[in-house]
Amino acid sequence: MRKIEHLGIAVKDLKKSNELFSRLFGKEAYKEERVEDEGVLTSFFQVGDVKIELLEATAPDSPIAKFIDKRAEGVHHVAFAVDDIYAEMDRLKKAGFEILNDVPKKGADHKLVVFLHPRSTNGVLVELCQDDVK
Ligand SMILES: C[C@@H](C(=O)O)C(=O)SCCNC(=O)CCNC(=O)[C@H](O)C(C)(C)COP(=O)(O)OP(=O)(O)OC[C@H]1O[C@@H](n2cnc3c(N)ncnc32)[C@H](O)[C@@H]1OP(=O)(O)O
Ligand SMILES: [Co+2]
Repeated sequence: MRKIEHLGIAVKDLKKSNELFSRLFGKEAYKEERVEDEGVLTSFFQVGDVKIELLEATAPDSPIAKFIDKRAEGVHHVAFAVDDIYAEMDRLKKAGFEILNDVPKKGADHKLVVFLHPRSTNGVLVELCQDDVK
């Protein structure tokens, strides 16, 4: 794992949170992107060499909707950049972690992503992401 690629923050209202985080960082989100398969509408802020991903649910069964129902708005996941996602999946599986996806899926902002179940990572939802070169 090379570095933290982004922090995911679950929000109820992306428009309002974009305003809030724009004020916090002193700059606008550099993009918004809908990821239909995850049931999310995202926006991204660049802060140094780390990104902040805001996530609003687009469906009631979205992981973000469930998370906010059960808990509250707030930090939802930590995403780590990896060079070879298949090799990392293999390594982590052998090390006893529970990987939620058999194969990487298309994430936001040109990434291939997989998630580790928070019950195998001390309650922290971990995302791995690799640049999608296509
Ligand atoms: C666009 C992309 C990108 O960056 O490119 C994204 O980030 S998409 C980001 C959105 N997509 C995802 O999150 C996909 C991966 N996530 C999932 O598959 C799911 O959200 C799970 C992590 C498996 C949780 O699913 P679900 O809530 O249905 O399971 P569950 O109700 O059985 O919950 C199991 C336990 O996990 C906890 N739990 C749920 N979400 C959690 C989170 N984000 N961090 C820490 N714990 C979490 C619940 O509170 C519960 O704890 P207790 O057992 O203590 O009650
Ligand atoms: Co993410």
